[in-house]
Amino acid sequence: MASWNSTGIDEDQVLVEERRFARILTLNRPKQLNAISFTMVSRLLELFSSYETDPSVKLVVVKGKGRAFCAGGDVSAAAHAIKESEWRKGAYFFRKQYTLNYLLATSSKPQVSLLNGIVMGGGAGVSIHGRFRVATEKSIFAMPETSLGHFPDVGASYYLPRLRGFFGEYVGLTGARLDGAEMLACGLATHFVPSERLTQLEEALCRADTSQPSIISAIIDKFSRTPILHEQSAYNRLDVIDKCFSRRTVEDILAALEEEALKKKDDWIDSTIRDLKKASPTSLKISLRSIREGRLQDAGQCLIREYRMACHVMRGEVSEDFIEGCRALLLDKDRNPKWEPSKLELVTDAMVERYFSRIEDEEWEDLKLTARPNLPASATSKL
Ligand SMILES: CC(C)(COP(=O)(O)OP(=O)(O)OC[C@H]1O[C@@H](n2cnc3c(N)ncnc32)[C@H](O)[C@@H]1OP(=O)(O)O)[C@@H](O)C(=O)NCCC(=O)NCCSC(=O)/C=C/c1ccc(O)cc1
Repeated sequence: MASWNSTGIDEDQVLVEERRFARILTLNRPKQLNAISFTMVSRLLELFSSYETDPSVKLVVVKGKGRAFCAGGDVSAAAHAIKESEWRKGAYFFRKQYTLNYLLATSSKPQVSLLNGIVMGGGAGVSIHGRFRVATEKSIFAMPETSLGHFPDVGASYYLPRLRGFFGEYVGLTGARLDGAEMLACGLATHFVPSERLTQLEEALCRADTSQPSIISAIIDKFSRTPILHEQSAYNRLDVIDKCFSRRTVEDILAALEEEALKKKDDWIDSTIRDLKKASPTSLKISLRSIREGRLQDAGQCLIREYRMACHVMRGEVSEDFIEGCRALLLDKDRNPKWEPSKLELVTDAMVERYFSRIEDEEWEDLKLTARPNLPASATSKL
């Protein structure tokens, strides 16, 4: 298990290949599906910070070892820390992680992420903010936090509402899994490349002596294919998604879906309702508000808000659902979390409001992100 108070840098968790113009970073905890540890986040932050000011680095490729790109933040480490009442250590992890997300979202060096497998939670945070996201036939994307008593963070409240219509609300609230074709269709991926061509793509990228997004895009285009969106894809249900997930509250969203379900038998709607009913009611409510607020905020503002929310989640003073979610899904693995409050109607507006307020603790501070003025447009508008 990753240690929360480790300050040492274990270089093996991120492998670095130095090529003439490029750096290739490989997330290297394959047994844990490359779940992001404190060590990993610290190392990535150190590496990306140094690349930002190094003129010899033109682009950065990020990939994962084994069958996952990255299955999220190391939830088992989080669960153990919370159990020991060490929420501050969790908060410190979030500070580092969100600072990394911000650096990636505003980086002037193009990042090409090869998403050849599982991409969940924190894994999305280290890739979706980058300029190029390459999906393959093996990609599986999800933001599963509401089923864990958490909420889609790592800047998800910035990128989810920028997907077409209300698809982001659908993805963020239900934790729906998307394949590579769906990622490309909705814009989470910028390209789709068959996995067997990734090695050649990598070599071509390493020969590119440029940070010009248009040239890098053209290189990836040469290896790209147009994948087929399967008939049952959620992306073919945008009409229903927009109709239901545009509603003001989670209760209204569920009611709209249930109304649709009454009209005709529809397995997709039934499973969407089931997913929402399984999730933590508190998580659903704070997630919806977070995604809605993110529509009008930049990536930095989203991360600052998410930091407040994450600290509240870790402290558990409104609801202890995150501890319960970790217990049910990762520690005891009974997959039967007992949420408290147990129903949507028991989560009041005042309770939701608390997650968006400052933490009442003398030592606590809001996340501070260094303003990065004078960035080229290509560095700030990646979605
Ligand atoms: C669907 C998965 C991705 C694959 O399932 P599988 O193919 O049946 O594989 P396994 O579940 O057997 O996973 C292989 C190993 O990787 C481990 N693992 C697989 N994801 C993980 C993982 N995020 N962490 C820590 N071990 C893992 C998993 O526990 C297991 O370890 P072990 O039982 O020792 O063999 C499944 O592993 C899974 O649901 N993983 C969790 C996905 C997930 O919820 N991701 C996190 C989203 S939330 C997030 O990023 C926020 C994190 C957070 C961080 C800090 C905080 O303070 C607060 C929050």
